[in-house]
Amino acid sequence: MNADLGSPRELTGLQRRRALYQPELPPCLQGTRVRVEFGESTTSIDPKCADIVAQAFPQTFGQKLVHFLEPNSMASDTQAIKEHPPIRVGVLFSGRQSPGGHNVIWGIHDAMKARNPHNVLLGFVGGTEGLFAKKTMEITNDVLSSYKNQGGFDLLGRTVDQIRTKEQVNAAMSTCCDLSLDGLIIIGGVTSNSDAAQLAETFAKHNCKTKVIGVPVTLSGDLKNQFVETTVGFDTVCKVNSQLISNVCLDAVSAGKYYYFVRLMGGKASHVAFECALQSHPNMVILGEEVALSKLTLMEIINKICDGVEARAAQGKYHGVLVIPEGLIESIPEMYALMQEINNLHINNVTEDEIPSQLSPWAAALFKFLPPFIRRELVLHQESDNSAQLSQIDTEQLLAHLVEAEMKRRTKEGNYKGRKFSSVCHFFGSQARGSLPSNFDSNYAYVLGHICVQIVATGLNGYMATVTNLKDSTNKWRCAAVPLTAMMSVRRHLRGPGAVPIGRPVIHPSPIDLKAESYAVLREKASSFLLDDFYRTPGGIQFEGPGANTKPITLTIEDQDYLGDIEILQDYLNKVRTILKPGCSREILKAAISSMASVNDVLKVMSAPLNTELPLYHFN
Ligand SMILES: O=P(O)(O)OC[C@H]1O[C@](O)(CO)[C@@H](O)[C@@H]1O
Repeated sequence: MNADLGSPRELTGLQRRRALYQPELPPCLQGTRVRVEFGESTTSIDPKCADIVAQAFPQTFGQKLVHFLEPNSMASDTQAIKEHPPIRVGVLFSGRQSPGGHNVIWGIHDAMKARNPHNVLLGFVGGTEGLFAKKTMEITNDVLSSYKNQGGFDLLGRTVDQIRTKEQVNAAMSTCCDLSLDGLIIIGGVTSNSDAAQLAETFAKHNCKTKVIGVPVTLSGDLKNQFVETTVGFDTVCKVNSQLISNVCLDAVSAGKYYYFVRLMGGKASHVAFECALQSHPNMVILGEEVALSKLTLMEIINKICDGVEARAAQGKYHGVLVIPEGLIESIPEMYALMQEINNLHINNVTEDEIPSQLSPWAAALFKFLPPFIRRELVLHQESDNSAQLSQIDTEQLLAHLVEAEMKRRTKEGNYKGRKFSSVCHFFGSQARGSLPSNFDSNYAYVLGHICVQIVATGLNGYMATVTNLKDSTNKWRCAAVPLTAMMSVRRHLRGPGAVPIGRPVIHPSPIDLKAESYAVLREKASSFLLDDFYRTPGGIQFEGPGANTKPITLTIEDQDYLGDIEILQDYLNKVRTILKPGCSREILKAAISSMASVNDVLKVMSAPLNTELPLYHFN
């Protein structure tokens, strides 16, 4: 564990200014009292799994939805404090770093102190390991001062996102009992929240008074379902990555000689790559969910990319930007089967060195076909949920390598007559993960922290803090608590009536909804993205001014502004193209030049944050 965790740090001017930003609270959380309304009893997100989840979680299954509303009448603060006996709460970072995590802790702290100044908030230093070893730090306003609205998880740090084995669960329970905690708040994604559900069930079974609460914090944005609209950190990470991608796009078009292959961190699902493609308009984006649905093989993907390269070369373009999610590799059917074999060998304690010799003949043949660097990465030890370490597999390099080979083949056979294909590869992961959180993530995290305290105070166990209506302004946000078991399901082996459930109930990462309007937008524009260099420059995160309060595009896409943007720009490009034909007359050129007067406006549109007012412009 790092000895520097939690120490005050020297802040830059921008950080100091950010530390002064006071996140907004919806009206129901602004006073010291909240009206608690119990809703309907819940079941499982997948009704076919309800019995299995109920059997696995007899104590916590079927609990009611809970809404937090504005009180009907206001009580004075002194009255409120009398009503609220002091409580003790523990909090830890369990999942991977995600921008905004510190604000969850700040929100918990402020809500606790507002209810009763004698409340105590303990942070577990070093995440799960700190929890097992009872290593705590009291969270005070002083401790928090240099971490408010700041990136990283370095106030407390984290270790492995796992509280699952009997020893781990028992260690967590004895810590909570010894510290006499009323609540334990676990910050993380699908894995951490699944573990939180198991812990809540065990605590209830053993009459441990500590209530366990989960908070949806993960950059991947894959903890998404009918109750959870997005996760803390997703907005920031997409904004930072979109800026990086758009920088790469402008660099590519300036020199006109490289294809950039960009892989984005984001786990098994492709939410980050999808959102970033909508924000920055790279030439190509390949989502894992599309590949899995159409069962595209590795070589089919390579051919698709090469066809794109050829089509661009026919227009004299020898540069381009391709964006892929880190989970793409697992979505390719033959790679998935190979990775499953490797996973099973890991589960059976076969060492990394021995794995290649124990593969089935077909898997061994595929493994041998792959370049040595990918072979090494594929056999690396597993994640805490027994899956492959996606961040360590350089899929972008594999694609670039195979595309180069295929372009050489096409050249040799005389099918491709353009210039030599050259690539540059990037993996954007921690570059974005460590960013200062956007206003949206700062607010969202702080509000979730407040909701956690309401959950503990209401005596609810095995719940997740949630906020809905996020695409509206903060004063319209709806605050709730949802039983973790309501989000759990069991994977089924086959589709259809013969489907057999496999594995234990957990909260699964949600894939991209390929029927959603936002996906239709992306596909509709795909050929224009491919050929027109229709790059969009969102710029860096804006903390102040009109661009500061933009929401993730996928949350706001229904507003139509985005579709409007794209159509206006395409219309503009078409008009300029029709006017500026080679050999056109002086009059036509003059007309084109005067219509170019609106170029600045167009550029403004292209770099305007979405959902801010767009300038009006006209064509002559
Ligand atoms: O940097 P680390 O700890 O290897 O974590 C990487 C993984 O964490 C996540 O960000 C969250 O699950 C994944 O997207 C990624 O593969």
